[in-house]
Amino acid sequence: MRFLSYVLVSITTLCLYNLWQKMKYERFSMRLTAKKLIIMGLLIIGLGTFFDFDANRAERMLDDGDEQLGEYYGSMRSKYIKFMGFDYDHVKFDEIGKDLKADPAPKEKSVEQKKVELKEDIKDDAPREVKELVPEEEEIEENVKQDAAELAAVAESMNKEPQAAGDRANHADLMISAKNQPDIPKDDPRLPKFIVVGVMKCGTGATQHFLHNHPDLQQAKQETYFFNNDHKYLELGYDWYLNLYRFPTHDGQMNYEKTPTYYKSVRAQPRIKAMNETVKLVNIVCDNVRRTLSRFLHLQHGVGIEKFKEDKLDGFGHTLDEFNRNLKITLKKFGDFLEDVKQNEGHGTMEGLVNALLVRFKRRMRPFGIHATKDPIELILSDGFYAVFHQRWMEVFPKEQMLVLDGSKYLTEPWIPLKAIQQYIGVQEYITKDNFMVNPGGLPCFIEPGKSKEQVDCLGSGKGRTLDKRFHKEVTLGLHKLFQPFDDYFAKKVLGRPSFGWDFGLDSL
Ligand SMILES: Nc1ncnc2c1ncn2[C@@H]1O[C@H](COP(=O)(O)OS(=O)(=O)O)[C@@H](OP(=O)(O)O)[C@H]1O
Repeated sequence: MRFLSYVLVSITTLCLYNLWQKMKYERFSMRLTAKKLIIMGLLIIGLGTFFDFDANRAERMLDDGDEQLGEYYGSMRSKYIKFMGFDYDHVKFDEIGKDLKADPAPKEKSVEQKKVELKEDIKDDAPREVKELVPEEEEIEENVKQDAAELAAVAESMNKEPQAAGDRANHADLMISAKNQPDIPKDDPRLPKFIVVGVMKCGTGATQHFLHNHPDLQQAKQETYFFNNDHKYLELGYDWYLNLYRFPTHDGQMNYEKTPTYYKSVRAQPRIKAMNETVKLVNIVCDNVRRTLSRFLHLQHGVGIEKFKEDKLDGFGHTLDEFNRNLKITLKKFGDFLEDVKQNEGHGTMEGLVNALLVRFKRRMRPFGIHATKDPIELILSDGFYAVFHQRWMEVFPKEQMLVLDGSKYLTEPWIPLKAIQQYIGVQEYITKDNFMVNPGGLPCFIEPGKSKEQVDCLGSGKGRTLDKRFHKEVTLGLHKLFQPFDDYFAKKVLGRPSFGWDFGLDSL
């Protein structure tokens, strides 16, 4: 196939050359002269360089059709961006946010005023189910507990500053191996065969909701937060964990779970590996700008229905307008901070920055640790540095063991990521395009086989909050500027793709 790709490009080039000859001299000859060969060679190199021609990509395009064409479009887009002078290795992070105009500081509001504004902000939201709000609360609680334990260990090791980056990088592994491990009932048929490890707000719920219809798959009764929680893992142990699963009902049926915060855990990886060395992992990433908005709306809604305390929104803003204002301030500070890390810890390159952030992630230092990062918005933003977290997983698992998917596709063509998952985990492709109904402007819903389009199964009304909301123009641009170098780096370096082409909010500017 690779050879075929080269032959195709050569033939096209030859035809173009002959056409040009015909137009110029009104004559046509297929004879291969030395001059023709040289010009053809130059054309191939020129076109190849300009279009970033890659035989593997052409091969995949031929194999996979639409999706790869989309990818190729992404490559052209990133060529254009580079041509216009945007190159992630030369991104000056401290420039991010500099062009955002500062708003006058808002006057301090009373709690009553905040409540009125909050009600106004979410007045169009339909009532939400409470179930989906539990994870966020649990996660934060867990992080606080875990950070306390981890900080104690880090403090101890800080007395002896690690000499090399490698020492620091291994710090978290050492901490994990020093702890007692629970007994693992390796033969229990309830153990999961694959795990969806993240990312929060990227469509993990949609994945589970749709896979639920697959006869050969059986999901855990809830998001477990088992491998990233010391109390659950070390004290409640596998008895507790396995109780969250049913026994498979037939041969070949697989159990699985999804916990959308595993991807940003520093200790889940060796624990999962200890359970099953060949377990398959799925990570669903998505447009970081939409993800940031989704995280805020989730919190805001929780406060709106009094599930979370009012002060949970203090660091973010009580309304979307306030969140926009605070984001502007954070973007400026965060850009300066990242540039500083890039220059002082990352040798001034993007690769160096990602490596430096990995070290910081393992040590729960800003911008990752709840205690080390004073600005909660920064915490939400840094959750989107997928390349950093991915590197941690790749230290423990080979790359074939993790499937990374673009969750943005769930909004329009959910069958594409679902097909990839079914293929990857090795079950029959039972869920296909025919199972979906996509409402224009709405979210795709599932049509069960044999049922009519009137009986579609949609996700709860707690999903889809970002459909009709956007950040202010400047904030949208500032966020894209922050994330694009990270996203492109991840796409290119880790997935061998030119870019994801994420553009949430840019179409309406
Ligand atoms: N088909 C379909 N149905 C429902 N929701 C869909 C679908 N496809 C994508 N999405 C988007 O998924 C976003 C929520 O992601 P998660 O399920 O990962 O969130 S969570 O972390 O489990 O809370 C959720 O984000 P919000 O828009 O903020 O609600 C949805 O936009």
